[in-house]
Amino acid sequence: MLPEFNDLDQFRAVLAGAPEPDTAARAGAEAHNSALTKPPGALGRLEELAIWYAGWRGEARPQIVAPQVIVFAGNHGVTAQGISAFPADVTVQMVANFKAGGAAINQLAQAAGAQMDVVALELDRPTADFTQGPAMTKAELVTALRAGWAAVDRDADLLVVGEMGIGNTTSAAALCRALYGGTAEDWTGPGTGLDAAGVAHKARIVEQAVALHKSQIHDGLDALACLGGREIAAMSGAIAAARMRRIPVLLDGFICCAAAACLASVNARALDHALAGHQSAEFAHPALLARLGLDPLLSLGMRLGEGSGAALAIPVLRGALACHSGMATFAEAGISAG
Ligand SMILES: Cc1cc2ncn([C@H]3O[C@H](COP(=O)(O)O)[C@@H](O)[C@H]3O)c2cc1C
Ligand SMILES: O=C(O)c1cccnc1
Repeated sequence: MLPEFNDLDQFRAVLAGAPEPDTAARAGAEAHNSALTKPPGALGRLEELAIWYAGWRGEARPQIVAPQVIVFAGNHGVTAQGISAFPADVTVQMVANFKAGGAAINQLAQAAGAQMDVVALELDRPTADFTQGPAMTKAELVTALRAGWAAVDRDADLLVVGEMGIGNTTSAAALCRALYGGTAEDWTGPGTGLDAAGVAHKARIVEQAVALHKSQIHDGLDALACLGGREIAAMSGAIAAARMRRIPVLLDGFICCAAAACLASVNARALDHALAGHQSAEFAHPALLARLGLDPLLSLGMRLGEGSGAALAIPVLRGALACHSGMATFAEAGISAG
């Protein structure tokens, strides 16, 4: 059973009590890895990935058989400020596309053998324009966190969270600016394809919003209420629920990592069960990954979101576990160890 939370302080307490990996399973996986029929270290980072995954699953030789991709969708009042190359209507239209199987993430989830769920969050009720006031009330934020929390399949053995929400790279940039400082320009990029003048305008909006809310923001959850979005908060809730169930997580691009950063600001160890699936081409994603201390598995110039980059990384992790758990040891194969 997952613990419950009804307000932000209870959610903070849940994060503070996040479970740790199973040290015995991890030690068993390390020992098993060193007995496999290959030169030591020859599988490079795959070896470290398999041991990390085994620790979280509490099993020395696990396989990945039930990955889950969840795409959360939300609408953003800040689109009134002209900060996206696309109109806000695209969010609901893309949700229909996800449900019909026509989006990139449908194909990538299927190619990775993952279950895909779509959770649309009150699309007819955009968050408030955060240049004018907080994006969400505390109660609205709790509702969105809980939607993400409840969406994680208890039987999943790997989780990817993705998003759809026109305007959400502005929200993600504002979250980063609020959490990490610097200038708005440091965190603002073209998103769906703004030109240089559009990015400059977007950065001014980010700066204005952060200045408005700064005095109210003491951690990532305050930042989420003031500057976030429902789909971003739901990603935070899902990443946290996965931790409670010891389900490893592959993070996607800039927006997903901004959701993760909000958790890390409450508990620095809150993302120990998460890896960066990829590095997005969105301008500030490398800087955000550096702040989170994450080294992405892939870097393919993607800047889509939807969980697409992380879904592509599922087969990498699955390959690591297939080798780790399926290979013969030197003793089993009768091969001379070095
Ligand atoms: C057709 C279409 C499909 C998408 N799938 C993801 N995004 C991505 O773009 C949006 C963020 O960019 P911005 O902040 O510039 O609006 C998010 O919805 C994100 O998931 C899409 C965007 C479009 C137009
Ligand atoms: O980094 C991402 O995931 C991203 C970048 C641009 C637009 N949508 C998503």
